[in-house]
Amino acid sequence: MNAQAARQEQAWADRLADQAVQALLDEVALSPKPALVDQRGSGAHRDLNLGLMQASAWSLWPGFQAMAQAAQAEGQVTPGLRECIGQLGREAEAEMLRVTDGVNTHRGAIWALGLLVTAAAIAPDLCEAKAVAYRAAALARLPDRQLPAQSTSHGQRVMQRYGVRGARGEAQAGFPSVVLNGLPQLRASRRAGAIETNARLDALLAIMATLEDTCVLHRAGLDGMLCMQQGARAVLESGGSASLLGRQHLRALDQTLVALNASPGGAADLLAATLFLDALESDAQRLYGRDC
Ligand SMILES: CC(C)(COP(=O)(O)OP(=O)(O)OC[C@H]1O[C@@H](n2cnc3c(N)ncnc32)[C@H](O[C@H]2O[C@H](COP(=O)(O)OP(=O)(O)OP(=O)(O)O)[C@@H](O)[C@H]2O)[C@@H]1O)[C@@H](O)C(=O)NCCC(=O)NCCS
Ligand SMILES: Nc1ncnc2[nH]cnc12
Repeated sequence: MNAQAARQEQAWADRLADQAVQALLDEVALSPKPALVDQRGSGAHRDLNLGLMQASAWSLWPGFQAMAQAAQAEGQVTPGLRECIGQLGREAEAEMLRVTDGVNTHRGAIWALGLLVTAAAIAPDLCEAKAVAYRAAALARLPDRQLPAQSTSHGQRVMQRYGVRGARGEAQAGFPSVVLNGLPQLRASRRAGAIETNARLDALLAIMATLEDTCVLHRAGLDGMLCMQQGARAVLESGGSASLLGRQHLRALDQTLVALNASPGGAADLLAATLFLDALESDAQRLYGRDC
């Protein structure tokens, strides 16, 4: 590889890490989100706040950059790459826990964005959202033989109990909540004239309307999850977060979910994934001058 191509690769890896961190910062700053940490406060959480979430997001930059570089070195989806980013993902999690003093801020986000950053780095000229999600799914389906024996996670416990597919299944299926719900809603709300804040809130609600969020199931059971899904649907069906009636429904949903301790942390991660893929497509249009 010549020096200019090497510089371009380096810049692309840095850019992907920038975009992943930016998506996390944009997600947490977005307000008012139901029962989640935002600029108003901690939602249903006692151990999370805006500053902690931001510090956590910044701490993940080197991990995302390293995943992008590993993908560039490998150049395709392989078992070796899967195991390499598994190790980098675990190191990123350890760094997150160091920075937050042991609080789980972004476990699901490291997983989702880690896979998407890796998938985007493999083929910078093929970064239409569906293509990136497809490559990420192929990676997520590969076994990780280096995975250390771990104690059972909250996600695994509720997956067994309720028969849902959780964060792993969402990725292995190609992020349907992002590609079929979050992104189309983000763009439909923009086209309908919503300001960016409302378009992003609507995208979050579209994800919440169908997601089997293991975070909510763990904290508030099946009733909590159904409440989240129905409440999110009610906001969208009454005109979305930009309408007066939609805002009333959103306020009610926030109060209900906080009372149930039902924080949709998985949906928040998938909103960040939606914002990442949206920015990636815009970047590619600018760099390669074509529609993705
Ligand atoms: C595949 C892993 C994500 C592990 O998954 P698993 O389900 O086994 O483990 P969990 O610890 O439960 O983490 C899953 C997190 O994913 C988010 N999530 C939930 N539902 C979905 C869904 N349907 N689709 C996508 N994503 C989903 C969610 O993350 C958010 O919630 C976290 C905060 O939760 P909270 O309840 O406040 O905190 P807890 O500490 O869990 O509970 P309390 O003690 O406070 O009550 C926050 O992290 C958000 O991000 C779920 O929590 C993956 O971690 C893995 O296997 N990694 C290995 C490394 C690897 O291979 N990496 C590859 C490339 S990076
Ligand atoms: N804004 C947020 N609030 C609570 N948990 C989250 N996990 C990811 N983003 C979150």
